[in-house]
Amino acid sequence: MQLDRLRRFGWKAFFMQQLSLVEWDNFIPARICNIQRDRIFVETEQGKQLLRIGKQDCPISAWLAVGDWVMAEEKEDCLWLTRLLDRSSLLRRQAAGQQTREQLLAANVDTMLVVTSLNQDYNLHRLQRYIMVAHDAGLEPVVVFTKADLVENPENWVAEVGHELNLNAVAVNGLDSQDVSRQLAPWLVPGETLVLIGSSGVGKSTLINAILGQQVLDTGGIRKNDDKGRHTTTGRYLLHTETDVNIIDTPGMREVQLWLEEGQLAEVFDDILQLAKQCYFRNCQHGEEPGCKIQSALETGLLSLDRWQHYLKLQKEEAHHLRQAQGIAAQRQHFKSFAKTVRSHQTEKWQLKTGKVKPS
Ligand SMILES: Nc1nc2c(ncn2[C@@H]2O[C@H](COP(=O)(O)OP(=O)(O)OP(=O)(O)O)[C@@H](O)[C@H]2O)c(=O)[nH]1
Ligand SMILES: [Zn+2]
Repeated sequence: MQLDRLRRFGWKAFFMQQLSLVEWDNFIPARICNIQRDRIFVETEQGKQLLRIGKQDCPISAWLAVGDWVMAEEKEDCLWLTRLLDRSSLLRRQAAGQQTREQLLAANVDTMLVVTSLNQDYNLHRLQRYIMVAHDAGLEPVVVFTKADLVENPENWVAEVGHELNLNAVAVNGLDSQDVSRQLAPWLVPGETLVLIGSSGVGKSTLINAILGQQVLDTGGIRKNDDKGRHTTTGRYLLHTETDVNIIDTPGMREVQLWLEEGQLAEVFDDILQLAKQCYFRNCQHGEEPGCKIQSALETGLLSLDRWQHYLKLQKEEAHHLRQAQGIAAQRQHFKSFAKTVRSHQTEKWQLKTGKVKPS
């Protein structure tokens, strides 16, 4: 069997080594390139085909991702999934607040471009968190500064990231396709697969268009007509360039910042949340109020001032992004549910202490 086409789509020895001779003789390898609500498309040596998976009792996104390699059987003019191959990397999203809901975003990715713009978006702490996501997924992160044309000395930022985070970084003008190709050349390798993450508006779509060498994605929040077979950003796609680079673009990647911060703030600062729950007043602002456990922890050194300030900063950022991405209504809901958790905890404490039932 020839695999020239599939190699360009990312087929590697790592996948080949998982096959038995029987599998190799009877089934064909295929890479998932597009997942729609209930339809899966794959790239095979022959071209793009529909993949059937049989009836499943859980959502596709819970067990298959764009980028996955599968083995499939040709039966009755259709392709049927026979086996999912082990992944070399996997990006997943843990839906906040629910124990088991996990959404797979992208599989078998080689490089993650962490995109941040040089005019307003740059923030070292946030960058660090994106890099955590990359490492979690088993990916090599590369920091890409966009909008280099709008600042005086883009190389200063590149140097800072190199120095502070010990990572590869480049600064590009995303509107200049040649500049993008030149600067990203080390990672735009035929057969490799990339994903891009970064806040809304930093220029991810612009960058993808520049890499593809054509306007495939809508940019600047402007929806173009879809009549020329353009991808809209609602689908989950593996895009393939003329130079055989693969880019996975999914809406989940676009929300990555949100789920990252929602989940991680609570996780990373659990000690602070636990302290805050014990404050005497339920609406304690952790300032001058009597019975504030945060203040007393700061006094005794149980909580360092540095850590507290870092938390406040991230919390402010989180609120900012929530506001931006979800609108004020969703933000209110978020704080309401946090306040409710604290309140119910305090009510319980009060009831335990007084033996009375508090009117709600
Ligand atoms: N001057 C300049 N403008 C840029 C650059 N990159 C992107 N832009 C502009 O920034 C705006 C946002 O770019 P997008 O590519 O839509 O940003 P995005 O990250 O895809 O945003 P979402 O789709 O919301 O995630 C657009 O108006 C782009 O033209 C750049 O390098 N230089
Ligand atoms: Zn307090």
